[in-house]
Amino acid sequence: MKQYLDLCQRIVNQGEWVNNERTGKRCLTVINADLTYDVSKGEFPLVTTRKSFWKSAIAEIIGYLRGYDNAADFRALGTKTWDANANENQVWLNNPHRKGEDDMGLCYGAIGRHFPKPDGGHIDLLKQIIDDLSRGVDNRGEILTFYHPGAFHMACLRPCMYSHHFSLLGDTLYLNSTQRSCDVPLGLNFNMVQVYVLLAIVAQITGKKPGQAFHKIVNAHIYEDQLELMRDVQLKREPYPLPRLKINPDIQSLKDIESWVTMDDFEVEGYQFHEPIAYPFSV
Ligand SMILES: Nc1nc(=O)c2c([nH]1)NC[C@@H]1CN(c3ccc(C(=O)N[C@@H](CCC(=O)O)C(=O)O)cc3)CN21
Ligand SMILES: O=c1ccn([C@H]2C[C@H](O)[C@@H](COP(=O)(O)O)O2)c(=O)[nH]1
Repeated sequence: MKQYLDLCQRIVNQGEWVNNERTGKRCLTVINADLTYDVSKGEFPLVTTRKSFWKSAIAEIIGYLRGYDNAADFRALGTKTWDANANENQVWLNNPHRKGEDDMGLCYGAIGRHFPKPDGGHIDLLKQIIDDLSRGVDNRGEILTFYHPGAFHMACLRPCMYSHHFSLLGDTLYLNSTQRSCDVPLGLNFNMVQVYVLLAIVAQITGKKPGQAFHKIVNAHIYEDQLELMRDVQLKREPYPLPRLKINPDIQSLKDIESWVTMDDFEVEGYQFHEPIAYPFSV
């Protein structure tokens, strides 16, 4: 939590204003931030200085692991966070590749679970990684990437957290996640939870011990219409102690994640938080 608040404060103190063409807004921006979550110690990085909708964040990452490409599937799992990008951005609505209501196109899991091969066919990157790690193999390239520049014109948004690299040291699993662009008030609140859950759940289904997750952010920003709430409300609050996350131990395979897992398989214990803050969202 301190890492999160320090980054918010750093943007407020040292950020530079950058015009963003896609959203038509200015963003107060810093370059490069490195956050670490110690999953071995159960340091669940949930924001406490406002109410965080953590089930929504977990639903997003589970949807990516399932290869979802449709906001309706995300809603059924428990999050509405893709509705606006799928249905309210005029550039995407005009895109001939959009397959109708709720379609997100080729992004995130739609790429990671079916990565197109130049010589034809697809690779299921996630399945390969899970198979390797389960056998105790780390080939130094266990990378789940959602990044495919050749598919950007067929997607509603380019992936923000675009790469998750798993590593084994003995029977301890590590994760390095990289994010190219980060909406710190809204997105990061979710992304921290997602990086933690990704390491915890992949360790659980591959029979490894979770170690640390390292989260690298390149462009970290606060949109101009979010700044006042961050500076004058959220940053004035005292954080509470971190809560703990419990994941149903019956989740034992990628098939389980794909078939029966719901948000009821995740529980947060001891979550104390301040009042919600409704930050503006930029589509
Ligand atoms: N501008 C922008 N910021 C993002 O963080 C973001 C995007 N776009 N587009 C793609 C996804 C969608 N994400 C989102 C979308 C909405 C919320 C949001 O509205 N959060 C509210 C309420 C969440 C709820 O009720 O479930 C929040 O207070 O956290 C968060 C992340 C993260 N990503
Ligand atoms: O997981 C996510 C997804 C998206 N974001 C934010 C970061 C940016 O503010 C926008 C994406 O806009 P681009 O113009 O494509 O950079 O969404 C996030 O923080 N986390």
